[in-house]
Amino acid sequence: MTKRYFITGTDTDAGKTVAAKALLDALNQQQLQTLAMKPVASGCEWQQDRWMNADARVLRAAMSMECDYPLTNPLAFEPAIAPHIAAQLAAIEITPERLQQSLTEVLALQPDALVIEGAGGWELPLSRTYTMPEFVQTSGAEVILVVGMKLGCLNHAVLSARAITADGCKLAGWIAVDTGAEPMPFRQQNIDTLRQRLKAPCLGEIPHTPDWQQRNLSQYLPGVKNILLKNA
Ligand SMILES: Nc1ncnc2c1ncn2[C@@H]1O[C@H](COP(=O)(O)OP(=O)(O)OP(=O)(O)O)[C@@H](O)[C@H]1O
Ligand SMILES: C[C@H](N)[C@H](N)CCCCCC(=O)O
Ligand SMILES: [Mg+2]
Repeated sequence: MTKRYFITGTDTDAGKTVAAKALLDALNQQQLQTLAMKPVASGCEWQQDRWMNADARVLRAAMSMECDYPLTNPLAFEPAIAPHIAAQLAAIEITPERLQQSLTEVLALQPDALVIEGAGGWELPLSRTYTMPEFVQTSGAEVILVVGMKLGCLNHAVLSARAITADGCKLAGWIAVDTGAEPMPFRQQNIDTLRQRLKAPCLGEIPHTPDWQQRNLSQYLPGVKNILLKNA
């Protein structure tokens, strides 16, 4: 049975891709065979005869197994805008069947663990009638919340955690990321507050690391071993 993790964040640019790479590094370190998905991506470049997304490329470089690009990123849209609007512009309807089919195809490769990166924050519309939380509900994935450390993240983190649980999903843990977007005064006190207010465990803290794409980030997620043990 493939262990599945859905990576959401307090917002777009919270550090989901960095945290997803770190999680893949940590899972690989445990000798697990890993695959990753960015099921819906907006903000893509035309390369090798298709729209390709930078997040999907990072995830593909970090996962230990290989698969064709469309399995990682079945829905890729050029403009860096809300995905349901990008889909509408491309005259494509993002449906539960489409995403479920992609997930089934990836699971057929039988990875030990699958890391799925969302887009934006938790409450992401995918069409007028379908949302990312609805996909997560049916995916069998536990959720990991990435908190981009900046002023305002306490509110975003607590509300996101509450919504994830209210939507019937399991919050397996959270990860603090120093994205470097802005300085964070009293950072440690904010982390302490999050540890106290969020019911799930902190899996680790990823410091600002300019060359993060080239580095193995597994050391920053010591808590991953615990969630693996819990579900062993
Ligand atoms: N720990 C870090 N060290 C250095 N740069 C970071 C770190 N975390 C995030 N960044 C940078 O901050 C930006 C936002 O991070 P990231 O792309 O991971 O966000 P995201 O939540 O995945 O956004 P999206 O919603 O677009 O997928 C990126 O330019 C990334 O390189
Ligand atoms: C293009 C951007 N980097 C993300 N991939 C998409 C962010 C969507 C946010 C939607 C919203 O909540 O307003
Ligand atoms: Mg990303």
